[in-house]
Amino acid sequence: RKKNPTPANAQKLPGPKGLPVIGSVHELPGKCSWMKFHEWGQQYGPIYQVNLAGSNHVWISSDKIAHDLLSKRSGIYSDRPFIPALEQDNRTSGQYLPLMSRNEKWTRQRKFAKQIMDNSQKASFFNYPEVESVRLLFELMADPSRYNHHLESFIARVTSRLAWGTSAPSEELKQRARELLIGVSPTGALGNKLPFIMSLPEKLAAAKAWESRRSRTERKFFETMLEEVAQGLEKAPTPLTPGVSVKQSWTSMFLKKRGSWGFSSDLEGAFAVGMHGIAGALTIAAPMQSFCLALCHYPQYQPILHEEIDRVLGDRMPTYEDMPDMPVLRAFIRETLRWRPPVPTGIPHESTQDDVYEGYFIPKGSVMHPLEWSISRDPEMFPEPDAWNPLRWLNSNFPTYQEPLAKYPTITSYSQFGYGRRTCQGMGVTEADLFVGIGSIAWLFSMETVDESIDMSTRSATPDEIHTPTSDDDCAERFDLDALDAIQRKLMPLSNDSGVDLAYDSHGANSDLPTPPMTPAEEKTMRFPSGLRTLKLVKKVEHQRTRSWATTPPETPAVELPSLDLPVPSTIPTTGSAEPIKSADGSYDTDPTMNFSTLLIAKPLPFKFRMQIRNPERAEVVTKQWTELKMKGEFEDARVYWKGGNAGDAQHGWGEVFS
Ligand code: HEM
Repeated sequence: RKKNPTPANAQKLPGPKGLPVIGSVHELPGKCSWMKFHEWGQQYGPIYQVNLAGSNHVWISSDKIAHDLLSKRSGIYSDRPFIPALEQDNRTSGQYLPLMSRNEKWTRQRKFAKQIMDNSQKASFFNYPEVESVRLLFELMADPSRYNHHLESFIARVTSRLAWGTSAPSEELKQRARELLIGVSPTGALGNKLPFIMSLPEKLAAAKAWESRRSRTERKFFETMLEEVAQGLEKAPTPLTPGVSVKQSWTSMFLKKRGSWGFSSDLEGAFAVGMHGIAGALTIAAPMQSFCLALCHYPQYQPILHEEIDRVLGDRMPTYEDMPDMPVLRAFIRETLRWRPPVPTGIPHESTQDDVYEGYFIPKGSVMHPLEWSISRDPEMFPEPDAWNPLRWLNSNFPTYQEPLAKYPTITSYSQFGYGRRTCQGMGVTEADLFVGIGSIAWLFSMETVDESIDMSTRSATPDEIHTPTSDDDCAERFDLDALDAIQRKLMPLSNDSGVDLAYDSHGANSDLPTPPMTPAEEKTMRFPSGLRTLKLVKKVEHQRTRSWATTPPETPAVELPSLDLPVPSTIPTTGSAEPIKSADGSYDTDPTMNFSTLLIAKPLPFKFRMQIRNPERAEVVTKQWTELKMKGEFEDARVYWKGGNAGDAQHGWGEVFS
């Protein structure tokens, strides 16, 4: 304040007064801190400032103001704040593009990022989302109770393939992302709350030692991955080299034009790729998890999505190329991102010059936060902002409606991905992953709350009635799919001399019913294109018996389905306008849709719900495709990179994490 006295022609921004030294730190809740910033926004207006332990933080709850400052005046609002808990200075180290100052390294890495993103997008992300969505559906069928884990694995596997051409590092990548997230979150590493500990010797500061090991492990991992791809490329200089296959990846793109990116070393390239891996590893899983919440709590919209899926896709799974034909699916995705923003606080910019906006003074060095939670809830743009209503993107009566529906709704350029020169580089990948991933889930499954007496869409349930999750294992109620366990059991390999024979029973549903005998005519043998391996598909004839899995979607309130001519008619009911439930202590724990983790990414915690297979033939399609891809070696298991297991040794390995 002394350095930046308010000029005579301007006034101070409004905001909470706070205490000497610590400012308003003590007023922030441990969880859902963005709700406090949202509340302050309602009290002080769409732009206000807060002193947090001596730093001036400016919070913006309006898209227009965020654009005015962060985009139109990007010359002075495009820096990043210093993060004390990291070993290397985030602004200059060249390790993490999203956290760098606007310097030479940032410029060249951003240029590199644009090229690798554009090139992979042109190649439809090498169909990695499509291949991995088969594995995702198979895993969801086999073990639905770990749905949160499977969704994260799907994203981490696609991202690993994009980064290095293999899904083997997916578990390591998730861990790298978790650890970095702790390192950068204001509510994460201790060094961010008490910066002075980072200047103590490691022996005296466990948090510093943790960070030092994290940083070493990350570097070693990125170096290892770069080396492996480089070795693969030496052996197989072209994708068609006989006997060797190197899958396309961002790393192979880097290596093929190694000298032309202007990087100071290969390590800079390894970080430029690895950082994109980390940026994609967990962020995209969050909206997939929120999508499950939304479908369960707003069941009236589910038939609309299923109608589009069945009409456009029929018995095949979605691909990236289906995007223009599926505005309803895109609307569900867009609305999910709006309703539960994965990065609710936004990623802060820092100002490099004093400025005056609308008569208010913004001192140099202010940390500028576009508060996504509030921006996505602007009632002018989003009537009934707390309701999850995908039709706001499809119904011409809503202010968010845009033509043509072949293109809109889209998540590209959405405020969720930031502003000005620092906008997110991963919008294209995010859109592809969400479209294929969420589309595949809705193609195969319907979802509903476990207890139908609870109608969350009106938010009328009392805290006691709401299922509070405790862990991944305790989460989703086993849906009526013990059948799929049976399928998995029957997928046990039966070896013979010619290769691997796999048998599965398409009638695994009712294992309690006697299995009818098979005639030879009922057995079909399928040969893989390679001709090397034989899949013996044991297909039994249809029998008059009831399956325990659902062949029809669960009952939902009557809705008028959209005609083939979109926009969707406005007669479809919309409900659920109430605010998230807040408990007496000020937390939001009683509302499962607000049960997020505490770090920078708002990841919904597991909750109980029921998934049902909509059509058993589709389950068979998935099982067959999974089997084929598995036998082609597409589904690599996650690999351990450290001596003695993930825990590793004193030098490298997984650090302790919390979420
Ligand atoms: C749901 C998914 C995602 C969300 C919500 C998201 C959100 C964001 C936000 C808010 C920013 C900061 C923008 C700003 O400062 O104005 C950002 C930056 C960035 N994101 Fe994403 N992101 C997502 C996925 C991804 C993915 C998949 C990648 C890469 C594969 C990625 C790469 C980046 C990079 C490199 C930046 C830094 C840009 C810069 O500082 O110059 N993001 N993202």
